[in-house]
Amino acid sequence: MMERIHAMVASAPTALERRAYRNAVDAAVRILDRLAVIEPDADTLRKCERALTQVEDALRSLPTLPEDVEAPAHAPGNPRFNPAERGLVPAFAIDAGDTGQLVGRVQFSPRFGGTASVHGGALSLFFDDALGMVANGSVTGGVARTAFLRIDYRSLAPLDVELHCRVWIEAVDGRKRFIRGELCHGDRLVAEAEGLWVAPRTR
Ligand SMILES: CCCCCCCCCCCCCCCC(=O)SCCNC(=O)CCNC(=O)[C@H](O)C(C)(C)COP(=O)(O)OP(=O)(O)OC[C@H]1O[C@@H](n2cnc3c(N)ncnc32)[C@H](O)[C@@H]1OP(=O)(O)O
Repeated sequence: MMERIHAMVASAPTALERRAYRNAVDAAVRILDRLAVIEPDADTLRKCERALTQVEDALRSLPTLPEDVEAPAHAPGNPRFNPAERGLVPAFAIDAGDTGQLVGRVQFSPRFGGTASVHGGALSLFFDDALGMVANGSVTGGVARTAFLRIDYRSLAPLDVELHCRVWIEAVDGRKRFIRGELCHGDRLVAEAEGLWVAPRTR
C-alpha cells in the first residue's frame, strides 16, 4: 500500500489511488478523533504509540517529492494540496456552488474541539478554506491569497453535529475579492467571517 501512496502523490493520481490516499488519511484522522475522547491508562497509550511509530517509520522510509518542485497553489487533482483530503480541515459537503457562492455542510469531529465546542482556530481554518474556495472559484477565476480573515464568533459551535455554511462574494475590485460567510447550527448563527483575497499582479 505504501508504494501505491507514493506513486499517487508523485504524479496525477487515479481515482483508485486518490481513494486509497483518502482512506489512509481518514484512518489517521480517526485515530486522532479517538485520542481526543478516550481515557486510557499509560500502558495502553505506550502500546498505541509503539504501533503508530511502526506506521510512521514505514512512511518515513518512502521517498518524498523533491523540494524544488513548485507546488501548484491549488491542485484539485492532487489530494496533497486539498486541505480536507489531507485532514487539515473537516470534510465539507458542498450542496450548491458555482455562481459565486457555496452552500454546504460541515461536521467538526472531537479533535477539532476546544472543550465541549469547536476550537475557534479550527473555525477560522475552516472559513479560510471555504471562503478561499469561492475566492478561487469559477466566478472569480485564478489563484488569490488570503490577505485578511476576520471571524465573529456568535455562539458555541457544537462538535459532532452537522453545521450549515453559506459563503458568497461580497465584492470584486480589480485584484481584490471580498468574500463573506456564515456558519449556522439549525437556525442559530454560530460564526460569521469576512475576508479579502488578493490575486497576484499579472505583470
Ligand atoms: C465552487 C468552487 C470550487 C473551487 C475550487 C478551488 C479549490 C481551491 C480552494 C483553496 C482554498 C484555500 C484558500 C486558502 C488561501 C490561503 O490561505 S493563502 C495563505 C495565507 N495567505 C498568505 O500567505 C498571503 C500572504 N500575503 C501576501 O502574499 C500578500 O500580502 C498578498 C495578500 C498577496 C497581497 O500582496 P500584493 O499583491 O503585493 O498586494 P498589494 O499590491 O500590496 O495590495 C493590493 C490591494 O490589496 C489591498 N490589501 C492587501 N493586503 C491587505 C490587507 N491585509 N487588508 C486590507 N487590504 C489589503 C491593498 O490595500 C491594495 O488595495 P488597492 O490599493 O489596490 O485598492
